[in-house]
Amino acid sequence: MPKAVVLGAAGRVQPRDRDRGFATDSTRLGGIGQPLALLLKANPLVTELGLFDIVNTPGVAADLSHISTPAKVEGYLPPDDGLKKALTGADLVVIPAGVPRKPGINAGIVRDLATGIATTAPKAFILVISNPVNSTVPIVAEVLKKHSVFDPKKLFGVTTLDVVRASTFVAEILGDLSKAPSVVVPVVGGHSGVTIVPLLSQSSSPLPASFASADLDKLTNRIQFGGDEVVQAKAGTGSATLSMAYAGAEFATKILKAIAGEKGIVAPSYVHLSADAAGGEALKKEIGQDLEFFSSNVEIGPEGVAKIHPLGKITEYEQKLVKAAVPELAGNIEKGVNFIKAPKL
Ligand SMILES: NC(=O)C1=CN([C@@H]2O[C@H](COP(=O)(O)OP(=O)(O)OC[C@H]3O[C@@H](n4cnc5c(N)ncnc54)[C@H](O)[C@@H]3O)[C@@H](O)[C@H]2O)C=CC1
Ligand SMILES: O=C([O-])CC(=O)C(=O)O
Repeated sequence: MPKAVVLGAAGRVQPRDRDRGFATDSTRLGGIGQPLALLLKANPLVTELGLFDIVNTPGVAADLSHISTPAKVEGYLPPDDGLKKALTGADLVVIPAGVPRKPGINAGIVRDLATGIATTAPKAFILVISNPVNSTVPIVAEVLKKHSVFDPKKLFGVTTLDVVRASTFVAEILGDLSKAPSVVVPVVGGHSGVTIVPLLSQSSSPLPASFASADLDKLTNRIQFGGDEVVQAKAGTGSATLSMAYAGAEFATKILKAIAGEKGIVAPSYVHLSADAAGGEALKKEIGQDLEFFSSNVEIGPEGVAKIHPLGKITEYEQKLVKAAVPELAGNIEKGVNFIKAPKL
C-alpha cells in the first residue's frame, strides 16, 4: 500500500512569490511538481499521494482528487506541521522542490526538506530531482547521516531525463520515433554537462554504420546539454518540466514496482557507492577514483539498491568522457558535503 509524497508539488508560482525569489515570471508553464503529481495519481500502484509545497497544494490536491484512480490525495502547506503531515507514513518521497538554475537556493531548500524526511520518514525511498543533483544528493545524505538514519540503498538522484533524452535522440537519428520507448542507452556519471556520460556503444539499437565521429560528438553534446536546449526554447521562463515529470514518474514507477516485489528492475541512477559494497567498489576501480556518488545502472529490490552494475565494455571515446566527468563530479560532491559539514567555509 505505497504512499508517495511530492515535495514541491504545486508548481505554478504566483506573482507575489516573485518578491520572495521563487520565480522571475508568473507566466511560466508551472513546474515539474504538478505534472509529476498527476502522473503519480494516474499510477494504480500509488494508494496515497501527499503533496507539499509552500503555495497552492490544497487546490492542486482537490483537483487531482477528482480523478478516478485509487490514490487518496492530500495537500499540505508549511503551517501546522504540513511537512510532517505530508511525510507521515511515506514509502517514497520525490523532491522536485526548488528553483531552476539557482543552486544556492536549492541547497537550503533540499537541506530543510531532508531534515523533515530524517525525522518523519527515515525509511522512505528518496528520489532527488532538485538541481544540481550532483550536489543535492550528497546534501540529503549528509543530513540523514547527521540524524543517524542514512540508508545508502534508499537514496537516488534522478538522472532518468538524460536516459529518456538519449532514447529519443537515438530514435530520431534512426529515423523512427516509434522506437523511442524501446531504445535503451545507459547514461552514467552525474546530471550536469560533462558529468553526463551516454554510453552510446551500449545502445540496444545500434547507431547507423554511417555515423561519423563528428555525429557522435554532436549527439553526445546534445544529450549532455539537453537542458540548455529547453531553457533557450522557453526563453528564460524556466527549464524542462514536462519531460522531467515524465522521467520522474517513470523512475518512481520502477521504485514502486521494486517495493511491490517485482524482480529485475534496473535503471541508471545517481547513488552512493557504498549502497552495494561489491558493485560500488568495482565501479570505483573502473572510474579510477574513490567517488562517494556516481550514476550507473542499478538493480533495485524491495529494500532499495540491490546491485550497482559496472560500466562494462566501453569505447576509448567513452573512457575519455568518464575521465572528464570524474573531477567535475568530485568537486560537485565536495560542495554538497561541505554545505552541511562546513557551511561557513
Ligand atoms: N533532475 C533533473 O533531471 C531535473 C531537475 N530539475 C530541477 O527541478 C527543480 C524544480 O524545477 P521546476 O519545477 O521547473 O521549478 P518551479 O519553480 O516551477 O517549481 C518548484 C516548486 O518548488 C516549490 N518550493 C520552493 N521552495 C520550497 C520549499 N521550501 N518546500 C517545498 N516546495 C518548495 C515552489 O513553490 C514551486 O512550486 C529545479 O531545481 C530544477 O533545476 C529540472 C529539470 C530536470
Ligand atoms: O538544465 C536544467 O536546468 C534542468 C535540467 O536539469 C535538465 O533539463 O536536464
